[in-house]
Amino acid sequence: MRIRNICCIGAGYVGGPTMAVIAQKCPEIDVTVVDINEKRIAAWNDKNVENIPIYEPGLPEVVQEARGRNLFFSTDVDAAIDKADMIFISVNTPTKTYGIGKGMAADLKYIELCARQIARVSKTDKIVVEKSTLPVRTAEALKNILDNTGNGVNFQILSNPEFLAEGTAVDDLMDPDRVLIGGDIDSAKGKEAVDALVNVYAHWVPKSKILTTNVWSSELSKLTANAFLAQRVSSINAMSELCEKTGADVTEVAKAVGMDSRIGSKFLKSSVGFGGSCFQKDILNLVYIAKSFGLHEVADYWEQVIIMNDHQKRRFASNIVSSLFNTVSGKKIALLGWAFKKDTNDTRESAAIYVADYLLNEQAEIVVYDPKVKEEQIFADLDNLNSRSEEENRKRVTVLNDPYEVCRDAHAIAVLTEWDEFKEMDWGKIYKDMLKPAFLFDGRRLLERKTKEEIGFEFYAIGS
Ligand SMILES: NC(=O)C1=CN([C@@H]2O[C@H](COP(=O)(O)OP(=O)(O)OC[C@H]3O[C@@H](n4cnc5c(N)ncnc54)[C@H](O)[C@@H]3O)[C@@H](O)[C@H]2O)C=CC1
Ligand SMILES: O=C(O)[C@H]1O[C@H](OP(=O)(O)OP(=O)(O)OC[C@H]2O[C@@H](n3ccc(=O)[nH]c3=O)[C@H](O)[C@@H]2O)[C@H](O)[C@@H](O)[C@@H]1O
Repeated sequence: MRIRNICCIGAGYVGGPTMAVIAQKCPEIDVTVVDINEKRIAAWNDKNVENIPIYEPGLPEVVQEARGRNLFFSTDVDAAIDKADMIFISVNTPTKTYGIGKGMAADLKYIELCARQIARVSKTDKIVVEKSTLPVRTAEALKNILDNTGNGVNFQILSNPEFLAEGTAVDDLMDPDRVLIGGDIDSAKGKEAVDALVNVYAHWVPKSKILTTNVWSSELSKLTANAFLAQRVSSINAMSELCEKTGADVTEVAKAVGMDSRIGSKFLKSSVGFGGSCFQKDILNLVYIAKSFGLHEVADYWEQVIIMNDHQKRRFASNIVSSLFNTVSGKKIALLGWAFKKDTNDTRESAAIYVADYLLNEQAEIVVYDPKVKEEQIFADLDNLNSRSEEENRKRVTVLNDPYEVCRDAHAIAVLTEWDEFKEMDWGKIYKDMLKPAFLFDGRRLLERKTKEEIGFEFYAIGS
């Protein structure tokens, strides 16, 4: 079966880049990305391709090539579903904030709404692809809704989790370590659906990297991959605290253990704590699933990854307070970076939010610079915590687009995102314009200690 029309529901960090690359690599397939968020769709359609809603290196070029040719962005969800042979569901699956499983389980209401809409609109057979990260066995619920509320057409459900990381999304999509496709490979129709999706990716991904499994393995592999990755960060962060007490240096330790080919060197960078929309949400979801099967030791094991991460963010912030003679009340603290990692404008669960909140609770005055995050986003992130009134946040936090202005007259600077430009700044000038003693807290192991100490900074880096 050849796919001619693809619809993707959800024009976010996954739907947008993934579909742009599919469209670029498969010029004979029409790809329509739909979303209920009109502002987001308008931004994807902005004449100036630099204004697309997601900042990802290399993405504007891909969008420029395919948009209007065979890549379309629209708010007409029904029309795109109707036309498609294959529908990707790429909507958000946040942690539930209410009811059973509050604070742990994935909220599947957006997924269910999509399923009901697909069932209502479809008049021809469709392949429905789970692109969102979902709890294991969600495909069963999807199938149930589609078959019981549909118009008698045949639905095949595939799981095709996405492994791209933000900031490197285009490279990850162009040259993935693997593409995972779960389907009902024991039935003829299931096999046909799997083959159809394999053929889409085979336009640019070698067949040897396209892995097919049963649906449940595919769904669970995605949660497992994120849990393992986050676990490595929490493991090295646990060591960072021990390094600070013992005179060991976490960068040296990471290098020494990472050279063991069984361990490997990636994802061993100590930091102020991992952020991003997925690690925490997916591990909490895993913990919830394990608990729901009565697997309490399994649940506790993975929950510790989150506990360690929360500890790391808190301990970084509390170290700022204790270093500044146990009070930051009324003191200006400059935060360099707000995004959860470099090369993205995404701030979801960014460690910076929690560090800022901690310092605001200690009555600090916060000034923030991030090269890609807008002021309104920073305030929205703080307001969402409900720690204080919106007026109070605006009174005590200032966002500027000049890093030197942000650091002027500050008592301390905290580096919270590893943007390359922070390495190149004129640290001598920054030091001169600060209050003394001038404290510099590196939450990313980005800056060189020796040169900063020579300038005169009281320098603290996580893990040494
Ligand atoms: N952000 C990332 O790097 C990765 C995310 N994922 C997973 O992919 C999924 C999507 O994540 P993001 O793209 O980051 O989310 P996002 O929040 O950026 O995008 C989701 C979009 O879906 C839209 N939407 C929700 N319900 C809709 C409906 N009924 N009809 C039409 N549009 C609807 C929203 O308006 C939003 O624009 C999540 O399950 C996430 O866990 C997986 C791998 C990487
Ligand atoms: O499911 C998802 O959403 C995605 O989650 C992560 O991707 P992402 O969150 O975009 O970015 P990462 O590079 O994994 O970084 C996550 C966080 O961990 C931190 N991190 C990462 C690596 C490291 O060594 N140290 C460290 O502190 C980063 O600074 C960042 O805050 C995974 O890497 C992707 O494979 C996955 O598809």
